[in-house]
Amino acid sequence: MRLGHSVEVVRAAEGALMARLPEGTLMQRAVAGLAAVCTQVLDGVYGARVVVLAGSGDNGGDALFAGARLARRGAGVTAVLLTPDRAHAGGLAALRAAGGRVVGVEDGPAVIARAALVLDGITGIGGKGGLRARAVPLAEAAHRSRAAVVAVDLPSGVDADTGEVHGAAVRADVTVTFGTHKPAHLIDPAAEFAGVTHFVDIGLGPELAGPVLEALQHADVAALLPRPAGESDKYRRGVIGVVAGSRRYPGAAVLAVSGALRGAAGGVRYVGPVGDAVLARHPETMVSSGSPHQAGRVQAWAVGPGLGDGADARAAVAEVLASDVPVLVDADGLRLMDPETVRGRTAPTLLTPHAGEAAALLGWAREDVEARRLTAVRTLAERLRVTVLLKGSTTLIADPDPDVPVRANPTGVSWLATAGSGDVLSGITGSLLAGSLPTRDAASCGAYLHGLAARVARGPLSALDVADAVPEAWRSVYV
Ligand SMILES: NC(=O)C1=CN([C@@H]2O[C@H](COP(=O)(O)OP(=O)(O)OC[C@H]3O[C@@H](n4cnc5c(N)ncnc54)[C@H](OP(=O)(O)O)[C@@H]3O)[C@@H](O)[C@H]2O)[C@@H](O)CC1
Ligand SMILES: [K+]
Repeated sequence: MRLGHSVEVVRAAEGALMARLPEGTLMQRAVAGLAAVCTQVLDGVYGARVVVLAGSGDNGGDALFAGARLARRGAGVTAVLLTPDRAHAGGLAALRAAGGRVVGVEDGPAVIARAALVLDGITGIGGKGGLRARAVPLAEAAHRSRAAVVAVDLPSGVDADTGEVHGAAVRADVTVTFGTHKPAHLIDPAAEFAGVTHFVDIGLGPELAGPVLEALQHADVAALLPRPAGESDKYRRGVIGVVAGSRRYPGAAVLAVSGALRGAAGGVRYVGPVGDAVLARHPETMVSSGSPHQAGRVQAWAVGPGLGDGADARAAVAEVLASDVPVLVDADGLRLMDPETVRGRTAPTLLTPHAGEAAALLGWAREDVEARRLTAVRTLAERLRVTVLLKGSTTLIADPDPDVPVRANPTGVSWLATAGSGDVLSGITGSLLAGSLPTRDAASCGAYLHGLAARVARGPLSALDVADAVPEAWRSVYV
């Protein structure tokens, strides 16, 4: 499991550990890891042009010490000091002793243009707000240049605790972070500015209090996914009921069922007006055209994709929400549902909006949801007292209990932004709910497998390709 901790928790852990260690130990551990990554990134250290952007805090100190190490190995290192009178004294002395030179901010863009590597040590976890005006031309020059940009701890300018980006920020190719991940490494838009993240262990682990964020890895998902036992029958494995599609949007029903068949459930019931289309593609589906309560026993419902706006659709959503089994609500279901009914449910409820749907439920603008994903998903989960899976460039899953860490899905790829992909996700996730996974686990495993399936299928893909690749994704997490 990859964990994300808040700045407050990191500071407390750092304080506890530093009290027992000689001064400077933690910084030197961080610097050793940072310099090692820079060496990997550079195509040969000797003679390479390296520029260190150093702010006034310890983040600048890390960058200056790493620059000194590279200078000792023959790199030509130039430090650009943002506040020359407040630069990290030890780091600056080390850099000078190693033969590094120092220039002011005005000369920054010119030296950056000739660099092979730019080390961004403007701000780390102590940064507030976006980049200050003096630093902006340096960030822009680094972005324009052909240099590899390595951010120290965080790309300067991003908000460590939320992954929000207010104003300008450094765009890094690689970010080297220390002690633990912060939310900014795992949540867009900041995660996109961070590029590839390397983690350097500085011994903080045992001192860290609870995380605010979790990102499951293969082993975590493998441990959560159910494996059918010898005596399993379809009801023990769980039957999922899918309420989706309409005469206007029959494809949504086919896609949701195709996902549901690849989840954990032992059987899939489809309830709605386009059973023929579903059967044509998936003859193993149990199909009925009446109302949900007439369909027979299910262990969970997935409701919403392609339902349209009709009175029957609204009634079906209400009926499903009145049941006492877990319910996943997606797409049109999110518009048709009564929020008060949702809030009052005692059985588990999972909502799976994309940013636009979440915005409508919150009364926010869509751009605000995209810019403030963590706050958006938490607010919605708390307001409606349900689990919420917010789809998008980083899919987040929030529990209604604000003390439970939010999950960030690490497997998403941009190819998933394809029509019908969300319908497949509803099917997979609903099927995991029917397979009796706890709501947050079903949501996280569903998003994980869905993202992995898109990676397995590779390249431009249709939503059905994603569904077809789920079994391979499922197999790959077990190895
Ligand atoms: N935690 C750990 O275990 C370890 C932490 N380590 C390292 O320490 C880093 C944290 O260092 P830190 O606390 O000194 O803060 P830091 O990020 O350097 O920034 C603060 C300075 O920036 C300034 N500033 C603020 N906002 C700004 C802006 N928008 N734009 C421009 N400037 C801005 C602000 O100036 P002021 O507001 O005072 O004018 C202040 O002086 C951490 O990220 C990691 O790299 C490792 O060495 C070892 C283990
Ligand atoms: K930085």
